[in-house]
Amino acid sequence: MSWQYPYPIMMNLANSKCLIIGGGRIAERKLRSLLQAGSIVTIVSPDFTTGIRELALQPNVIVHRQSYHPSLWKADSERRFTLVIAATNDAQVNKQIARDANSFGCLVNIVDQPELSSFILPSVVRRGKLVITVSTGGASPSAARKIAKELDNAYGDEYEIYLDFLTDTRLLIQSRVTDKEARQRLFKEMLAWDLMSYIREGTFETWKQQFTTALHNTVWMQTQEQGESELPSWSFISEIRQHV
Ligand SMILES: C[C@@]1(CC(=O)O)C2=NC(=C\c3[nH]c(c(CCC(=O)O)c3CC(=O)O)Cc3[nH]c(c(CC(=O)O)c3CCC(=O)O)/C=C3\N/C(=C\2)[C@@H](CCC(=O)O)[C@]3(C)CC(=O)O)/[C@H]1CCC(=O)O
Ligand SMILES: NC(=O)c1ccc[n+]([C@@H]2O[C@H](COP(=O)([O-])OP(=O)(O)OC[C@H]3O[C@@H](n4cnc5c(N)ncnc54)[C@H](O)[C@@H]3O)[C@@H](O)[C@H]2O)c1
Repeated sequence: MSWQYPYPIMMNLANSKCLIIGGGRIAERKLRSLLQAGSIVTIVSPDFTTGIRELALQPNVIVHRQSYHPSLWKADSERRFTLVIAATNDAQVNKQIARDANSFGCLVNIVDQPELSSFILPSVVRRGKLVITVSTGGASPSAARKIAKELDNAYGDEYEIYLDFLTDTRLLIQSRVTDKEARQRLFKEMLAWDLMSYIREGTFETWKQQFTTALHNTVWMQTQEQGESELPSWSFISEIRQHV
């Protein structure tokens, strides 16, 4: 498989079944990220790191203390793994897992052979709903990590607050403004406000309270059907005082 033009996706793994083979440091890293995503993970290895053993106390981790064997798939015929990760230190075993996973129609990540993988993992920076991922398509995982670290420094916690505000306001507008074009214009115009400096200055909460009151007082928020009387707009925004 060529990694010339990978297709980036964001996946919902909540309650989905995933499989990791291997019990070392790399398996532990992948286990942590799958659990964070809410998946139910089966992990198979003759031995495990202390970290994996601790994580295995959770009900959403199923442990098989054994070497990989293809019968694993037969015993689990009911179970379709959404994602499979081969993280053993045995290149031949990892290769066989790639073959078997493909034959069962599962997406597979082989930690030492990106060319056999149907997906690879990027380096990740999270700020609440904001997720920034960096991949080099396997060319240099450390470079991906270094660039992600730079982004980690550049995008602070204020982005979490900012994104939460944008989501709440967007949902509110979606529920009240029926005209699609008007909605999209409102969403686009919101991005021009310099909320990031209010968040950094500590004046955002006051601004938000005044914004919410002013928003609810507009005629267009109070009427379900927008007539020609008042077109939805942010005309009130310049009147909000940022400081108490
Ligand atoms: C981003 C991250 C995500 C994660 O793992 O979750 C990730 N590797 C990370 C770290 C890391 N990996 C390696 C080192 C040691 C230094 C070095 O060698 O550079 C370090 C540093 C460390 O561990 O600190 C070595 C390494 N990695 C791979 C091979 C095999 C090969 O290249 O053939 C070897 C050689 C092994 C050997 O020589 O034995 C393969 C892959 N590693 C990938 C992802 C995928 C490509 C990502 C991309 O390029 O976009 C891919 C293809 C498959 C996959 O794993 O999905 C995570 C950073 C997490 C973070 O942000 O903290
Ligand atoms: N993708 C990455 O980010 C990355 C980073 C560094 C290294 N690697 C590669 O990942 C591999 C794993 O690295 P590690 O540091 O976790 O190694 P490790 O030696 O700490 O762990 C390997 C684990 O695989 C298990 N294992 C071996 N054979 C098995 C089998 N037949 N069935 C089930 N489990 C088996 C071992 O018992 C052990 O728990 C290395 O070979 C290395 O090449 C990948």
